[in-house]
This record gives sequence, C-alpha cells and structure tokens, in this order.
Amino acid sequence: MADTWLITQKPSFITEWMGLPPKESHQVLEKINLLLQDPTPDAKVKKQLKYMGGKLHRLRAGRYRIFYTFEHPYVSLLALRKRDDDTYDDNIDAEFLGGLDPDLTGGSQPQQPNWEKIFAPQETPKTPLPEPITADLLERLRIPKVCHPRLLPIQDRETLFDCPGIPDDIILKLDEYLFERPLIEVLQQPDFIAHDTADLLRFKAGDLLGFLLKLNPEQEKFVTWAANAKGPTLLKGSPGTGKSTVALYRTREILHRLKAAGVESPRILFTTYTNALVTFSEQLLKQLLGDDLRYVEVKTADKKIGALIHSVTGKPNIVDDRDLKQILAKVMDAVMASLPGNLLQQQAQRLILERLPSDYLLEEIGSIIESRELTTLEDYQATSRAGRMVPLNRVQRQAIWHLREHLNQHLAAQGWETWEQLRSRGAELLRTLENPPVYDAVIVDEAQDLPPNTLRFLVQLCQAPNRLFITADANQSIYGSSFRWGDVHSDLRFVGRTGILRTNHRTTAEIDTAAHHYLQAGLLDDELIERQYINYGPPPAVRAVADTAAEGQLLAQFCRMAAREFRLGIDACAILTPSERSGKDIAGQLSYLGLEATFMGSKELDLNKTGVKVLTLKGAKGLEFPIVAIAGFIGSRFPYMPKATPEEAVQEILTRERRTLFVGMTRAMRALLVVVPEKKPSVLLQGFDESLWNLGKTTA
Ligand SMILES: Nc1ncnc2c1ncn2[C@@H]1O[C@H](COP(=O)(O)OP(=O)(O)OP(=O)(O)O)[C@@H](O)[C@H]1O
Repeated sequence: MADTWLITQKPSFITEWMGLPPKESHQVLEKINLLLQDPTPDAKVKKQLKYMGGKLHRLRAGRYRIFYTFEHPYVSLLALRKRDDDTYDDNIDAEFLGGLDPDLTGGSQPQQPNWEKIFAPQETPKTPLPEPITADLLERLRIPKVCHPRLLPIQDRETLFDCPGIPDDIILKLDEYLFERPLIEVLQQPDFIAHDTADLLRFKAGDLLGFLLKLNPEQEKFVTWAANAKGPTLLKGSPGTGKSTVALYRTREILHRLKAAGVESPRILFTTYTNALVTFSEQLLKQLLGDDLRYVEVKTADKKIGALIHSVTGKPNIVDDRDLKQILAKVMDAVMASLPGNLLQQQAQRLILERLPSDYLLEEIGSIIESRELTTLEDYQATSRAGRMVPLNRVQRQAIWHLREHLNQHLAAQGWETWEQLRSRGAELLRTLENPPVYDAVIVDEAQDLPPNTLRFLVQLCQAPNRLFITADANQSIYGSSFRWGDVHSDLRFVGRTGILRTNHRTTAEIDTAAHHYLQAGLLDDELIERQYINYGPPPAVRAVADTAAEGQLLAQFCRMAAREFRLGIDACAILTPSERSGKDIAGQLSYLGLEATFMGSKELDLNKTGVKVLTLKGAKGLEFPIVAIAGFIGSRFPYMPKATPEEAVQEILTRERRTLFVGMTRAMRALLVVVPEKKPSVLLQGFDESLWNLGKTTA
C-alpha cells in the first residue's frame, strides 16, 4: 500500500496561495495532490535541489514553483514562487534564499537587521510594488471591503506600511503576498498541519478558522508520554520551549482518552498563573477543541480556591497589604512584651524582630509558614526555608512564630484572612469534604510560582494522580524564592515521569543566550540543559538615556523602526515596565508622540488591542511579543528595597528581581531592547556583556 502523506505548510505559503487567481490556485492544488501521492523527486516535475543538505525540493506547477521538503508522514510546503524562465531550477536566486547556505544543513542565519539603522533612521527610497493592488487581489486575500478604497491607490511599500486606518494584520498579509519572503525567513515560521488539500480549500472559503501547530518530535512525545502511568507527569524546560503548547495538546489527548473510555461528560481543569493567561489559553484551547471546550474549565488556581470556599463557607474576606502592615505595627508592642523564654532569649528575639523590615517578616510568615501549612513551631523549626537568605536560628524562629500567633489572632478578630491562609483553608476543605468536587484531569501550567498549599489543593482536585500534568520552569519563579517539589505533596513524585523540552521556538538564539547569561547570578535550577534554537536574529540591545523625555523618543523610534525592519506591525510591540506607574507614564508619552500605546493592568489585558502594549514585567509572565522593550526605570524604585533591609535580604531581593527581568527578556521573540538610566542605574541594570548585547554608543 502506498504511504499516506499529510501536509504541513508555512503561514506565508498559505497567503501566497490564497492570492493566486482561481485558475492558478486550482492548478497548484492539483499539483499538491500529486505530491501527496509521492513526493520523491523524478528529476522533471519534482526536483531535488542542493540546498538544505539536499532536503529542499521544487515542484513545477505551470508558471509557479512550489518549494517543499518531506519526511514521512509530512510533506512540508514552504514557498510558492512565480518564475517565467526554466533555467531557475538549480541555481535559485540569492534573494529568494536570503542567505541560506547551500553547503549547510542547518544553522544558517538570516541577514541581521542593523541596530544603528533602527536607532538612526535615514530617509529610505520608495520601493515600488511588484504588482498593482487590485480589487480582485484584495477579494482573494479576504481583505474586508471597507479597507479597499484606502489600499487600491497604493503604489509603493512605504505608503502601504504607513496606510492609516488599516489594521496591521491586513497590511502584513498584503506585504507577505506582494514581497517574497526569503526562504531562510520562511524556515523560521511554524509549520501548520492541513491533513489534505480539502483543508486548504475550507480555509480559503472561511469554513476552517485555523490550522493546528505541528509539534516537534520531543513535544509530540510528551503529549501522550506516561499517560497510563501510576503517577503525575512533570514537563520542564526553559522559556519558549513549548511547555504551555504541550499542556494544551495534552488536554486534548486526555479528553479523547476519557471519551474513548466511556466518560460522557469529562471534566478537566486547566489552571494558569494569571488572569491574562486564562484568556490567552482559552483562545488557544478553543482553536484546538472547538465545542469540546465546554468540558474544560480554564481558571487560575486562586479563582478556583476562592469559588470553592465561597460556595461552602461563604465569601472570604481578604486583608489587603496595607491593612496587614498596619496590623503588624499594631500588634508589635504586645508581641515584644510577651516573648517566651529567658531574658537572653527574649533579647535575641527582640533584636531579630527589630532588625527585619515588616515586608520581610510578613513574607516569612506568608510564604514559609502559611503557604507550607506549618501548624506547629516544631514544624517551622524543622523546615528548610530554601531560598530565604537571612538565616534564622531556633530562637529567632520562635520570635517569628510568636509574632505570627498575635497577627493571626488579630486577623481572626476582624474576620479577615490573608491569601496564604485562604489557600491553606481551601486545601484543608478539600481534605475534609465528603464529596469533593474533583475533576477527571487537572493540568497545571506554570506551576513554579504556585505556593505548596495551592499545589496541594490542585493535586486533591484531581481524581487520579496519573491524570495530573504539570509544567514548570524553576528559573522563571518570580514570586517566591523557594521552590521544592518534595515539600509539597506525596502525590507529587515525578520519578521517571519528568520530561524536559530543549528547543526554543519563541526567542532567537541571540536573545535567549544573552538573557540566560544575565540570569546566571540568579539561577535556581542549575541543571545544565543544552538549549536548541529555531530562530536567529540580531543580538539584544541596551541603551542608556538621561531622562524620561529621551526615553520616550527612543522607545517610539525603536517600536516604529523595529516593526518595519522585522516586517511586523506596531501591534507586535510590547514595553515592559517595573511598575504600573512607570507603565502608565510611558504609554502616555508614546501617545503624545503620536504612537498608539495602551497600558494594560493584568486584569484588563487585551492582546487583540491595536498599538503598543505596555505591561508590567510581572504581568507579562507567560506571554510573548515579537518586539519587546524593557524600560521605565528612571525615577522608579527598582528593585524595591524596604528601608533597613539586611544585607542577606538585599541579595535575596536582587536575585528575585533578576529573575523578573529574565522573564521579561524571554518574552521577546525577535527584538529586545533594554533601556537603562544613564545616572546611577541599579546593579541589575549594569554589566551587560558586550559580546552578547549591542551596547551602542549611548550606553553607560
Ligand atoms: N513545534 C512548534 N513549532 C512552532 N512554534 C512552536 C512550537 N512549539 C511552540 N511553539 C511556539 O513557541 C512559543 C512558545 O511556546 P510556549 O508558550 O508553549 O512555551 P513555554 O515553554 O510555555 O514558555 P514560557 O515558559 O516562557 O511560558 C509559542 O509562540 C508557541 O506557539
């Protein structure tokens, strides 16, 4: 029996095909059908070329050439080119290749956009369009009619990019069709699966909304891996290796398995870390599952805990940070007056309570005692406090325990509780409920920041440990300093079921390498993992600015020029800031400079909004943007260091904030700029290695 072949295609291939006139479009499709019967070269219609180590092939379809590769079961459609002369076959023009080296099987890099050009643009000559924009073409590309009057008169590329009132995705689609993308850039695009040419036709007619991403082999493995084992599965990997993507596909796989096993209405919980990620993941799951999304609940763990407590014991009353600090100040006298032990011990306890700032004390109580559900002083004395850099001996821990008791009494008297206490109450409630509202499967994405009590809650929500799937990257942990699976739950033993993804699909090798080098000082997970890349580009850049006005100008120029240089729209740009205030200031400044920009708090995040998105560094967790600038440090207290913070705690804060910056850097897909203050930059904004970062002339 003949082999069965499936199609994968690049997004630019689809646009090129959709733009063809009907006759040619049909002809190309017929040729693809032939290709699916047998993609091997015949030296006539199908020919093997010398590029990509002999993997690149071309197929003739009238005046068009289809460039493809194949490896069973996939025929991968890369590009469609109109060529009139037949001499083209073996010696493809250099422009089409865009720097692809015939002798190399991989590792070729596209031409690098030039940073100096981005920061000091000169007037560029107009590039005429290779063919006119016609109503027919716009129809074929399914560009809405309202846009036609503005697009039809355009004759050059620069005017196309500056066309007011036309959404970026439309401009980019037209540009993609009109200007051939060099093959080396095409190769960096993801592959999408279309089972057959009928799928392509359905997509063209608007009956199919999108295609599924083709996973790489290691990702494919973890979609099904250990699904029938006894315990849970953990998937680790650096940023951008596709952990969340695999979690989504695993959800689909579990759903299919549950249905195949006769579960009529499966219930799956998919938890993400932030509200923004809930919206994002829901959209992706909708594409993947269609109507079956109704079997999956997407929520943050905190929402789930809050809802359960609300339904069983009534609405929780959470104390806010300011009130909590006030209560701490209020109870301190009574705490000092009632310290246990002999005089010497009391003196030592008094000293530590005076020495540690209130933030540190509250964090110790919240993230160590409450989050770990430590209920006795003995348990607290025995706990490892990993990641906390101020060492505390037995007597000092006793002081903190004593403080915690007073604090809790006071909170209880007011009918208040902290988030940490609420999470513990949620976990406890599940343990005691006769019929806990469990799920058939629980997927936990970005688990590295979940406190132990929350993880326990989620473990208990899952009917069977083998239906628990967790993704995590300890180096991206920014909320807590400590992260040890062993502390968490006996059901969280992953021995033999821990997978690691190595290929970064998001960030270019240059940005990711520079970000990891920057992180080195704050590394939590020192397991050496060899990283592999799909994308290459220019090194990230650092620029120093004297004041906020100069910063605004620089950011506006960077966003405009980088968007153009990378053939992306301004929508592709994000600016990440250390605080909401600096984010709002920058958004205001960019708007003043004529660039559409919106600050988005994590609750009002709308990734479909046009213009530059300005977010806090923490709010950007788990998200990604093609072009990223990290800015807003002038006049901001970054990193925030409470007064009189002891030296060891300073180190702890610096390490954590270094990870925050690392998370921000690794949100970038193609271009990254870090803007630092010229005067007195924090130590975290110094020491960028010039072999990895473009430091420019203006850098401190
Ligand atoms: N096989 C693939 N082919 C093409 N693109 C991919 C593939 N796998 C993942 N991607 C893309 O890479 C990007 C990063 O994926 P994803 O968000 O799943 O990574 P992650 O490991 O969860 O990252 P982080 O830990 O930073 O949140 C996404 O744009 C995703 O669509």
